[in-house]
Amino acid sequence: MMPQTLTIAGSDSGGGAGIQADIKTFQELGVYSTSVITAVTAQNTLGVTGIYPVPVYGVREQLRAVGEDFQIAALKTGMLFDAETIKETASAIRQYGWKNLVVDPVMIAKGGASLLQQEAVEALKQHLLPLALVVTPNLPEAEVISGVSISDETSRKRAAEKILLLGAASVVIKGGHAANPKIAEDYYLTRDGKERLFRSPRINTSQTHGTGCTFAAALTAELAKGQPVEIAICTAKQFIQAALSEELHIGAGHGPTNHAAYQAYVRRNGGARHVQVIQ
Ligand SMILES: Nc1ncnc2c1ncn2[C@@H]1O[C@H](COP(=O)(O)OP(=O)(O)O)[C@@H](O)[C@H]1O
Ligand SMILES: Cc1ncc(COP(=O)(O)O)c(N)n1
Repeated sequence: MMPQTLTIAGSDSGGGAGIQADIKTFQELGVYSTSVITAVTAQNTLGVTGIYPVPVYGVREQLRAVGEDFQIAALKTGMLFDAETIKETASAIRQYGWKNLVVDPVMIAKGGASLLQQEAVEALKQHLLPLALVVTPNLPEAEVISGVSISDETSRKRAAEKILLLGAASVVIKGGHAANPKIAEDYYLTRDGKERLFRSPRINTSQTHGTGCTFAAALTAELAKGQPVEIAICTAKQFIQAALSEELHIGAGHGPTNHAAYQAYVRRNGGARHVQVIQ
């Protein structure tokens, strides 16, 4: 049977991030996708112009509908917007015993709009991170969650350690926002001290809308298929590398990544490359 997944996130009317990026990625990687929408955004490649949160009872009812009928093999959270939604989400994850949780702690859209209320960061740390198999902050999000300012490898490791102290089993600090002009490097650390670096050539592109959502969705899809976390991260990195490499040039701003590029690359080349794993 096809593995079933769940994304709990916001809708992006522009189709490049949020729920839409997740479902496209799940489909490409051959898993069935259910979704719980936490907020509707009016958004395109130029920015976010409106946020309309779904009332908490609407989120609860969606979670119940999914929980009562589907066998969720892995799930991810994206834009959760407020503390109430975070608590409701955490409570459903415990109630239905959902495992293989990827928490993408979405805070700020690339255009600068806030997708998580400031007072909700505490709720994220207290209620959701302890349930996570993998948490996938970008550099600014890792700084907010850990309280550590990241300037080098040592401070990045310290930030990762602080995040793990909140209860997540492992963390990937994504390096898309780093200054390195040649390499995009993601740092992985587990609670039992295993470290890995996932490196790929940095692609010089402005078509980066939804990179974080797409990476976390690919990771979730591979976990749903039963892949070990490290292998799932490697595939997710290959997926986003392909999605950034073959630009779509849609919209006038930060365009969406190409969710179909990974499978096209695999079909052409018999496998994906371009990601170096350093132990
Ligand atoms: N220009 C780029 N070239 C190659 N990989 C990138 C680039 N920008 C981001 N990535 C990769 O995309 C994923 C998402 O990273 P990042 O952009 O930091 O997250 P977010 O979208 O949450 O801010 C990571 O695996 C990162 O290494
Ligand atoms: C609904 C929604 N969720 C998440 C993001 C973040 O996008 P990115 O992956 O580029 O950080 C977004 N812009 N909109």
